[in-house]
Amino acid sequence: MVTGRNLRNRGRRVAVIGAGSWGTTFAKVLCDAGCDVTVWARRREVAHEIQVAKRNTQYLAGINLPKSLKATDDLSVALRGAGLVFLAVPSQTLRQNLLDIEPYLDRRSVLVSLVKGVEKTTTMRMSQVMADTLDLDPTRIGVISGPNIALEIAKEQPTGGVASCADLTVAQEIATAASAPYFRTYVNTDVVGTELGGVLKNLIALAIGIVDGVGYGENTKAAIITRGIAEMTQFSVAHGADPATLSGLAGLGDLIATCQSPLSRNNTAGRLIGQGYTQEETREQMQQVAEGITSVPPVLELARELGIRMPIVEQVQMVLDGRMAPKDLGPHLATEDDVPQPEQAIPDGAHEGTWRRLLNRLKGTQA
Ligand SMILES: NC(=O)C1=CN([C@@H]2O[C@H](COP(=O)(O)OP(=O)(O)OC[C@H]3O[C@@H](n4cnc5c(N)ncnc54)[C@H](O)[C@@H]3O)[C@@H](O)[C@H]2O)C=CC1
Ligand SMILES: O=C(CO)COP(=O)(O)O
Repeated sequence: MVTGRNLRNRGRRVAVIGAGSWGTTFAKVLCDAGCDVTVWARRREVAHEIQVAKRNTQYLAGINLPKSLKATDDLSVALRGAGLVFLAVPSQTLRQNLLDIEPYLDRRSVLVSLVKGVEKTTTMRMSQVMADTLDLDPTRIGVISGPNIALEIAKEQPTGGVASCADLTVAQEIATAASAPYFRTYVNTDVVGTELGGVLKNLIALAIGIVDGVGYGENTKAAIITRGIAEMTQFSVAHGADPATLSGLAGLGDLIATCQSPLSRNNTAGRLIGQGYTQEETREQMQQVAEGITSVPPVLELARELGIRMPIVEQVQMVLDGRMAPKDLGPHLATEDDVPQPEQAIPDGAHEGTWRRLLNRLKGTQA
C-alpha cells in the first residue's frame, strides 16, 4: 500500500542491528513505514531464514515479514548507506556491538537505541554507552521507547512510541522513519526520561510478576503500579528527566503494558520467581532477554548515590537474592512507619524541572 508516509521514506536506507523479537518486529515497522531496511542477525541461519523465507520462527512464530525486508549476518552489508541505525541487542552486549559496527558506520549516521536496560559494570544508560564508546555528538544519538510488546506489534495491533533526541529535528526524522499505519511515533527531546522509563518499568514489572506468582490479586498489583510510577518518576527527575515524560507512553504507558502482559519477559521472570524458582532457575527457563533482572543492582546503586529510596525495587532485589520471601513483597506489607506518611502520589520536587523548563522557555521567547 502506498501512503504519504511511505513516500516520505522512499529511498531511506536504514539498518537494524539485532534480529531477536524486537529487532525483527521493528524492522517490519520500518519496512511498513516505507524505508529500505536491512536487519543484521548474529547467527547466519536467522539471517538466512529472514532473507529467504521472510520468517523468524524462533522469535516471531507465525509472523510473515515484509517481502522487502533484507537480512544479513555481515555488518558491512547491513550498514552500507544507512543514515539511521537502530540498535536492538541486549544491554550487556551493546558496548561490544558498537565497537563491531564502528568501522562500517557513516560519520553522519544517527544511532537509535531500542534497548531497555543499563550497563551493569558502569551503571550507564544506553545513550551514555553510545556516547562513551563511539564519542558521538548528542545530535547523533536517539532513543525509541513506549508500550511495545513485540509480538502484538508484529501482528499489527496499533500502538505508539516516543522518538527522543537532544535535537528535535533529528527526533522528528527518526519518528518519520518509524511511523507505520499501526505504529504512531511521537517526539521529545528528553532522552534521559524516555530511556529511564523503559529501564525502570521492567523492575516494577518484575515485582508485579512476583506477586502474581504468589497469587495476590488486583489490589496488590494496583498499589505496586501506582507506587511504582512514583518511584520511577522520582528517580528519573533526579537524573534530569522531565516528569511529563514519565506520565507519557515511555513511562506510564510502557509500565501498564509490561505489568499487564503475559507476553512480557520481565513479568514472566517475576512470576517464576514468585512461584519459588531461584534466579538461576528462572534465567535457565527464560529463552529471551529479561533486562530487569540485570538492571536491578545498577539502578539501586544509582539511587543510593543520589540518596533516593526505591522501596519496591529494593524489595525485588531482596527477593532475587533470596533475602525476602516473595509473599512479603508489597509496598504496604513491609512498611514500619512510626508516623503514617502522606501518600505523595507525585513525589516532592518532581515537578520542579517542569516549572524550570517552562520558565526557560518563556525567557527564550522574550529574548
Ligand atoms: N521484545 C520486546 O517486546 C521489546 C524489547 N525491547 C528491548 O529490546 C532489546 C532486545 O530485546 P529482544 O529483541 O526482545 O530480545 P530477544 O531475547 O528476543 O533477542 C535478543 C537478540 O540479541 C541477540 N544477541 C544475543 N547476544 C548477542 C551479542 N553478543 N551480540 C549481538 N546480538 C546478540 C540474540 O541472538 C537475539 O537475536 C532489550 O533491551 C529489550 O528490553 C524493547 C521493546 C520491546
Ligand atoms: O519493553 C517491552 C514492552 O514495551 C517488552 O517488555 P519485556 O522485555 O518484559 O518483554
